[in-house]
Amino acid sequence: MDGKAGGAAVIEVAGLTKRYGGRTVLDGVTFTVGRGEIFGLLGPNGAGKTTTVECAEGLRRPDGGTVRVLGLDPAAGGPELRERVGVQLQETGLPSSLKFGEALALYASFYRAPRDVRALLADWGLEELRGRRYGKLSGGQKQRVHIALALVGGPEVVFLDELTTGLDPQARRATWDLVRRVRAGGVTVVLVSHFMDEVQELCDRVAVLDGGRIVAAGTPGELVERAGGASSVRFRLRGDLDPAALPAVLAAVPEVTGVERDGRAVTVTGTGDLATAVTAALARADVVVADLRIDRRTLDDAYLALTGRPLDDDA
Ligand SMILES: Nc1ncnc2c1ncn2[C@@H]1O[C@H](COP(=O)(O)OP(=O)(O)OP(=O)(O)O)[C@@H](O)[C@H]1O
Repeated sequence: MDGKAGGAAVIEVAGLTKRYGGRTVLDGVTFTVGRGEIFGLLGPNGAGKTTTVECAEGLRRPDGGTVRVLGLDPAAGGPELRERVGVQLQETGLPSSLKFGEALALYASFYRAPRDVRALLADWGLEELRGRRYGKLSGGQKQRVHIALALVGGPEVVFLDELTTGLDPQARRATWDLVRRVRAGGVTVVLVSHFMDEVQELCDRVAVLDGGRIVAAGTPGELVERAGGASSVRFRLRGDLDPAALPAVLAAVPEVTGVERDGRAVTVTGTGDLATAVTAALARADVVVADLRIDRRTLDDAYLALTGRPLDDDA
């Protein structure tokens, strides 16, 4: 399943290239998004995430490659895609004096078959914000408004870009719940992010973009695994076992790739469900251990291994 969508492809991007003034910012980007997925585009500032999404939204014209959204070419600019795709508004997109209810009604008027505005407000717990001016909303409220506006046309696919930047932890979690509810409603979600926790929490599959190229794609778990070892398990040997006998105890465990000893302190490294495999093997051999610690690799580690630098290093 290496980087391939599970369900029918809703978005197919193949060999996408884009240049600005002779500088190549997308260099053969290829990925697919399956129906009903939450798909993450992850990468540092300037990696090309927004350009990729804007090509899929039809806001930018590729210089090479193909982009299909719901089987249609976004660059052709036909009205059908506009009806079926939801695009999240950026922060500056609405006049601050506009009331939210008015904005929603205005947006609904752009579509042939919009969602029922009252039902949408009720669904999203936004009724009390209806008469509130956009400029008076908090960051978290604005994000709920932006998501509601992206959904008012009843889209099949929605693009959400840097959804939780600037929000406090509670508002971020609330926004994640909203994204899950969007997907539960049958909408495919493409999420642009440079937050690992967000991607790990929300996304079924992720493409990591770096310097205009996809450097890895798969489920967050697959990326962690592929980036070299999932975890390590550390413990201290108790009882009478000679530490030198330990490698033999663990030799038959396929998940184990290394055993290091420092006196009676042991570090076992490996892949897959290492902790379960190691503790089961120790129990079978009647080896008693103490101070057991499991260090799981995260998507942060995977990203570092894939790109050679941490995600928040924008230098
Ligand atoms: N209209 C433009 N003209 C010239 N260069 C541009 C234009 N838009 C983007 N770029 C450049 O293209 C590269 C990719 O930008 P893009 O916004 O797609 O990256 P990104 O991954 O979305 O980054 P960020 O997280 O900062 O939004 C950057 O180097 C950017 O400076």
